[in-house]
Amino acid sequence: MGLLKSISESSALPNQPWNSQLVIIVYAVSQVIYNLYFHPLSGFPGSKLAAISHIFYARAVVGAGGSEEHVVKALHEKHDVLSDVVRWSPNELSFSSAAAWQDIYGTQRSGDIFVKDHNLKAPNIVFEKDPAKHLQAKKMLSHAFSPKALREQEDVILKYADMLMVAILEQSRKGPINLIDFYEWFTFDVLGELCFSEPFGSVEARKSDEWVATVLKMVKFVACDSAIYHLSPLVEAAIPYFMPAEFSKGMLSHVTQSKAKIIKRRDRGEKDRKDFCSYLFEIQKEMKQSDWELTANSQALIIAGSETVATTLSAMTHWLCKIPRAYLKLKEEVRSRFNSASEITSQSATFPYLTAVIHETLRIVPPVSHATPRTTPKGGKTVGGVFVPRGTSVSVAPFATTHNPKNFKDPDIFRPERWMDPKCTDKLNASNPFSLGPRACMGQNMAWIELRILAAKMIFLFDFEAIDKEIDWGRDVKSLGLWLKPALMTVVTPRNIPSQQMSI
Ligand code: HEM
Repeated sequence: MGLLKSISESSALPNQPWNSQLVIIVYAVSQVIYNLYFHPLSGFPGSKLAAISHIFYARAVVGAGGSEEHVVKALHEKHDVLSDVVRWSPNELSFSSAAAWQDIYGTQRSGDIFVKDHNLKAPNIVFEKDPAKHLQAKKMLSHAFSPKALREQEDVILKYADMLMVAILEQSRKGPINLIDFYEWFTFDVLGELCFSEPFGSVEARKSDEWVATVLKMVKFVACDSAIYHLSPLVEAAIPYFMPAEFSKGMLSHVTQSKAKIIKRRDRGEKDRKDFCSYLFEIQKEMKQSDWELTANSQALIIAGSETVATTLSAMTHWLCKIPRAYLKLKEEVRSRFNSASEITSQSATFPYLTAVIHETLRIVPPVSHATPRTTPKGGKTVGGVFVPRGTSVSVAPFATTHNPKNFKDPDIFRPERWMDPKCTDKLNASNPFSLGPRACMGQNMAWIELRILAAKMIFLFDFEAIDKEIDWGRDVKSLGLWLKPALMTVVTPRNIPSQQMSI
């Protein structure tokens, strides 16, 4: 420090501009030396570039069109030492063990909580950092996911599932269809109805809603923005000034529209069935939130609840097409248990192999692809068997963890049987697609209802075959805030069964 001080004082001398350059160089070099050799995380393995700058992190998140999960997985594979942990930016550690899930995200005593660590400017229920504020909101919102609410929601899910089956039947007569679109229409329509009591109308119109398309673009923008913030908060703050006018106008119009949508819902008042907005209005009143905060909450629920389920359905279809043995076994199970598609509900579609297929899909393509970081509390904590100093950003890398051969044998192979075999030695608790502890997914029961119903109806009613046999979602799918899925062009053929059995 003394050296830096004297250099910086000397840089104030007139007519010596090279002095200020020297200060910058000495500062940068001392930072590099500090980060490599004296930083509290200097003993952790990882890339040298990650240790000295945020370039590695930013490149992982947005580089090559989005590849965080693959870059982090490769880093873990390269440094397979010290309890599956790597340093992937100067102050961030990534873990890939089952124990780390529990240590970071599991329930802790109040002083020991690992709080959420991110730089989003529009906090919502999903990203809220303050544990007390989060708990207050969660208590009110949890009524939306009670067993009674879920029973009512299932009627909505069944209605849209049946509409979707009709849409698939009609469209597939014209030729191969991209099933990803259909699954997205379904999940966003369901969420629109459950959140605003007003669907987006995509399944009916057979096309994506403009609002939905913009919201998905914004998720990608937020991922890029966060990577830039890591590199330089100053540059990130300047982004609005350099953004193309068309883009910023589009974003502004989207948020204004979103706010108008929720205000319109508020003006309609309450009806018989409470929707998510009913609870968001209570949260707004109790927590004295602005209409913008209310809007952010509604957007968060829509994104959290739709894209994730659509990804799982798409991934499941991909893997079933790719692994005929699993597809055949699932067909035999589902088709032997039902006489008609109308018998399919979340309670009737609970067969062991179907359940195992869903677990395996959530493992091989964890729908939340990116790390969800937390900060270690005062005094530091042991994570996955190693001590981590206070104030460190820590996370479990979902993809690297479920593709770690120490956790799952042949991790890149889609094998639902691993979830049914009592002798299986895989560490099944290393797959936590819904996270765990106090910030675990609030909508996981609802997600399971959607997945069971959709998977069973698809298998019961149709035969399907992917056109592109070469594509491999374990290898080719990228992510940027959410999975960037390649088209899932599929030949869908209705089964040759009596029409009363087809009846939905
Ligand atoms: C396959 C489907 C789903 C997966 C894999 C999934 C996964 C997750 C994960 C990993 C988190 C924690 C994120 C973090 O720690 O930052 C989360 C949070 C959340 N999810 Fe889901 N989710 C799914 C479906 C849903 C559905 C259908 C809803 C319903 C709207 C929903 C609502 C939420 C909410 C409200 C939170 C925030 C919980 C909190 O902070 O207390 N999710 N989800």
